[in-house]
Amino acid sequence: MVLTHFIGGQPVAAGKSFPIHDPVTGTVVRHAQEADPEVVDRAVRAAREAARDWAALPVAERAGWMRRLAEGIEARFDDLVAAEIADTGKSLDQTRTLDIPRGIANFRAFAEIAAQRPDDAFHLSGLLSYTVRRPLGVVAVIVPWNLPFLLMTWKLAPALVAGNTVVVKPSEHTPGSAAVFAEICADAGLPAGVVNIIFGYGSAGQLLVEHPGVDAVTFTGSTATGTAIMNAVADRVKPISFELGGKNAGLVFEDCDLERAIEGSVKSVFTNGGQVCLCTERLYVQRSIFEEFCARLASRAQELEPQPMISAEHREKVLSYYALARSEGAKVLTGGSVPTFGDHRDSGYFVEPTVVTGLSEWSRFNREEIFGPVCHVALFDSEAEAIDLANGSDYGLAATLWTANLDRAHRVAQRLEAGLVWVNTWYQRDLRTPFGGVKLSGIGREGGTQSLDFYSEPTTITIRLEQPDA
Ligand SMILES: NC(=O)C1=CN([C@@H]2O[C@H](COP(=O)(O)OP(=O)(O)OC[C@H]3O[C@@H](n4cnc5c(N)ncnc54)[C@H](O)[C@@H]3O)[C@@H](O)[C@H]2O)C=CC1
Ligand SMILES: O=C(O)/C=C/C=C(\O)C(=O)O
Repeated sequence: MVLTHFIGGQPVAAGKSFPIHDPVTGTVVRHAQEADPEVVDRAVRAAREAARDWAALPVAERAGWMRRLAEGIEARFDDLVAAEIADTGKSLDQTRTLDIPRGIANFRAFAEIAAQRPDDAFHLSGLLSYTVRRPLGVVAVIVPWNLPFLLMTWKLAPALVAGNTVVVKPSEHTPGSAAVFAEICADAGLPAGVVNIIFGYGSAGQLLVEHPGVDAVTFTGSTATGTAIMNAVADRVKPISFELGGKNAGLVFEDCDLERAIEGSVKSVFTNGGQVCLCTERLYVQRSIFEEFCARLASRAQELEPQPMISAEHREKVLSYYALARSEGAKVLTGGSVPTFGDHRDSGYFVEPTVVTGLSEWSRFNREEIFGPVCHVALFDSEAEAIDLANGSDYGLAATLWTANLDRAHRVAQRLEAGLVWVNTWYQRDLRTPFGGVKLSGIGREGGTQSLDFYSEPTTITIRLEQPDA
C-alpha cells in the first residue's frame, strides 16, 4: 500500500515512495510518497486558492465544519486507531482512550471557543476602538511522530476555525492517521484546498516552511528542528508557534501521598514509552522518602510492558543514553538494556523501562532530552533546593509536584520556570488553557483563545464618536 498526498480535495500520486516500519516488528507496513518541490508548490497553491472563500465564511459556519469533521472522526474511529497503531506500535488502550478521542475533542473544543469568543471594544475620551481578527492565510503544520493524530488536530482545528487554510506535513514515520483524515475531509465535503496533506521527510517540511506562499508555521518537535525552521523563515519574518522539547522535573515532597506520587510518576515517566514532550525525565525526591521512593518506582518499572520506540534510529538514541548514564557513573536501579520476548517483538524497537540515580546535575544525561522510558532520581533537602534543581535546565516545558501541602503547592508552582505545572496529577488537560513552554521548550502558547490569537492577526479600528450637544 502506498499513501498519496491530498491536495485540492483530491489524492495526488507523485514523488518517490519511502517505507514506513511497524515499530513492534521492524517490518515495513506501508509506503508513502515523498513530496518534491513541485508537490509542495501544488499544495501551497491549492491552499491559497481556497483561502479567500474559507476566510469569508462566518465563524459559525466554520465552527459547523469543525463539528462535522469531529463526526467524521467518530465514524472512522476504528480505522484511525488501526492506522495509528500500525505506525507507532502504541497500545490499543492508549490509542482508543487518548490519541483518537483527543482528535474529536480538539475539533469540538475549538468550534465552541471560536464561536463564543467576544470581540474586544474600548471606549475612551470620545473614541471607540474595536478589534477585528483576520486569518493569517496559509499555515504550514509540521507535526512529529509521538502523538501524530492528537497533535495534528490540535493545530488544525484552531487554524481552520480561525479562517486559515493549511498544508500539513506529518512525520515520515507516521503518515497513516493523516491519510485517513484526508478521506474524512473529502467525505465530509470540506471545500477543496482548505486542508492539504503532503508526506515526506524533514526536507519536504523544509521546502514547505520556506515556500513564499506560506504565511505562518506551527511546529511541534525537537528543539534542533525548531531552530532550523526559525532560520528558514527568518528572512520573511513569518509568525511561528513552537512546542519543542522538554527535560521535565517531578518534585516529590515528603508530605505527599506516596502511593499516588509513585503511580503518578510511573505515568509521567513511562507513558507512550516516554515519547511525550511532557514526560518527566528528572525526579527530585525529599531525603526522608528517597530510598523507599526509588525502590518502589524501580519495582513498578520492572512490572511494565515495554513499549516500542518509534524507529531503529530512535532506539539507538535512547540506548546511547543508557550507555552514557553508565559511563557518567550512574547507578542503574532497573532496566538499561533491550528486553527479549522470544517472539516477533524481538525484531522491533523496544528498550527496557529504566530508572537511574547518582548522576550530577551537570551530566549530559541530566541535561539533554532523551525521549524514552527513562528517568534519573536525585534527592533534595529543602523546598528552595528543589525549586533550584527543577529550574536548573535549559528547557522549561512542564513540571509536576507531589505534595499534600496546599500552600507549598501554590508557592512552588509559581516559582517554577515551566509553561505547565501539574500538582498531584500529570497530563490532565483543559483545552481552553495556554499550552507551551519557556526557554528551549518553545515560543508562544497554543490552547483556547491563545491558539486563535496565534492563527489570526488583529486590526484595531478607532472611530471618533460625535459628542451629544451639551
Ligand atoms: N514534541 C517533542 O518534544 C518531540 C521531540 N522529539 C525529539 O526529537 C528527536 C528527533 O526526532 P525527529 O523525528 O527527528 O523529530 P523532528 O523534530 O526532527 O521531526 C518533527 C517533524 O519535523 C519535520 N522536520 C524535520 N526537519 C525539518 C526541517 N528542517 N524543516 C521542516 N520540517 C522538518 C519532520 O519531518 C517531522 O514531521 C527525538 O529523538 C526526540 O528527542 C521528537 C518528536 C517530538
Ligand atoms: O496537547 C497535548 O495534550 C499534548 C501535547 C504533547 C506534545 O506536544 C508532545 O509530546 O510533543
